[in-house]
Amino acid sequence: MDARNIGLRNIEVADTKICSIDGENGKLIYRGFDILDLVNHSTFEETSYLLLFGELPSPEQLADFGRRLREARGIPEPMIKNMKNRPKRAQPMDVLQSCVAELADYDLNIDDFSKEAHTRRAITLIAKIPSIVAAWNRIRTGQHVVDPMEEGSHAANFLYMLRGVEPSAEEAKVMDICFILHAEHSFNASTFAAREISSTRASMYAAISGAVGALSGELHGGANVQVMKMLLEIGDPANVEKWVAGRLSSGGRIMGMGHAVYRTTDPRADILSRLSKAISKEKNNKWFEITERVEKATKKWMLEHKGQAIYPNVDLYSASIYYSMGIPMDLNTPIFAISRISGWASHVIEEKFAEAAPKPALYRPKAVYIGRYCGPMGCEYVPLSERKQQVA
Ligand SMILES: CC(=O)SCCNC(=O)CCNC(=O)[C@H](O)C(C)(C)COP(=O)(O)OP(=O)(O)OC[C@H]1O[C@@H](n2cnc3c(N)ncnc32)[C@H](O)[C@@H]1OP(=O)(O)O
Ligand SMILES: O=C([O-])CC(=O)C(=O)O
Repeated sequence: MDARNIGLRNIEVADTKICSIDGENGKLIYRGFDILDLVNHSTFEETSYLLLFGELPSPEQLADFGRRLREARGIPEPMIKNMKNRPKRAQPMDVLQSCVAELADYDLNIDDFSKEAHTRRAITLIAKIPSIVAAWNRIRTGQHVVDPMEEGSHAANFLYMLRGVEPSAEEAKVMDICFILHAEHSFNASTFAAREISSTRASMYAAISGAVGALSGELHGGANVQVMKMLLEIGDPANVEKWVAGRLSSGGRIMGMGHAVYRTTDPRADILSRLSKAISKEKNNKWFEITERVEKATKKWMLEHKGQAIYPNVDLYSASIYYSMGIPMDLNTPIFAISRISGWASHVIEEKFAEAAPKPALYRPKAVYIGRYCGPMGCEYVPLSERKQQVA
């Protein structure tokens, strides 16, 4: 096949009104609004509304949306019981993936295929995913599950359910910004997975649990865990250049660097870098300095050895922010999911209810069949008893 299309690069598969990315100039737009404006003026709740409904809400609409989210925060008791029966070593993303699928059991009417029912499911998932992530962390560490706050923002509630104490307004704000930044990114691998699953007419829960699985991989959302592992392994700012050169010259990748679409710095990484710098200063730690040196050393090495720099993506600076907030490293990717559910759900609804032609169809790409042993066609079937072991 044409190498330019490997990994579906450069292939247009659908129209979308949800998000636009300018990879050359580092611009990210949700429903027509620049991510920078949303970070400066909006909240995660308002951004989620925008993604789901296509417009900024009025004060009444936002208040109603916030109320619906708060009311849906609780996790069904049997789900908590099931979580308690899991081995403590279960990975948070695996627990989240199965809990999302399990939420289908509690849907008011799973046979309701209307847009309203899908919007209700989207709100349920946005509200409950943070509760599931927090509950699992508490269960695996032998602590009691904390009931959701009746009031309080989405970000504050997550931190409260995770720690059992209310966060400061500053910490809740940092989390809120991280949520806004991670909420949507067009046809990334996990969103594509959600849309592909939806295209079969599978349920929203099936689509979102598939998306959680796709996000967990280290080339996608899972990179933010690997970034923190890298920072810990490097350990000291003075070790960065040698570590990076060693990793790259042995053919390894630097996690949090490079992107399938951006050919410059990811605009989210710019904002996260400033947040990471501020939080490192406040906590008097080295994680921002190490991260920044990783960015510079990787750019330099790539330029010198490959003739082309690579740039930081959203996962590079988020790792040190969460670590500095005392959040366990393996929750980095679940936190990404807590936010990205807004984008995923919006895409599932667009996939199922797009009004304009061309309407989405069942995804079914074409593969190039290449024969392995005997050429593409005409193989003779040899009975098992007469077969010799194939030499690979
Ligand atoms: C939320 C997100 O999903 S953001 C991405 C999170 N993932 C990561 O941070 C993992 C590290 N990064 C990567 O693996 C890659 O940059 C990807 C998978 C994200 C994008 O990969 P691609 O689309 O292949 O990037 P691109 O086409 O720009 O790669 C060009 C070259 O740079 C190399 N390259 C890209 N990223 C990196 C990296 N992080 N470290 C080392 N080399 C890299 C590729 O191997 C390729 O080299 P080659 O031509 O010698 O084979
Ligand atoms: O768009 C991508 O390929 C990955 C990404 O940055 C995201 O999902 O936020």
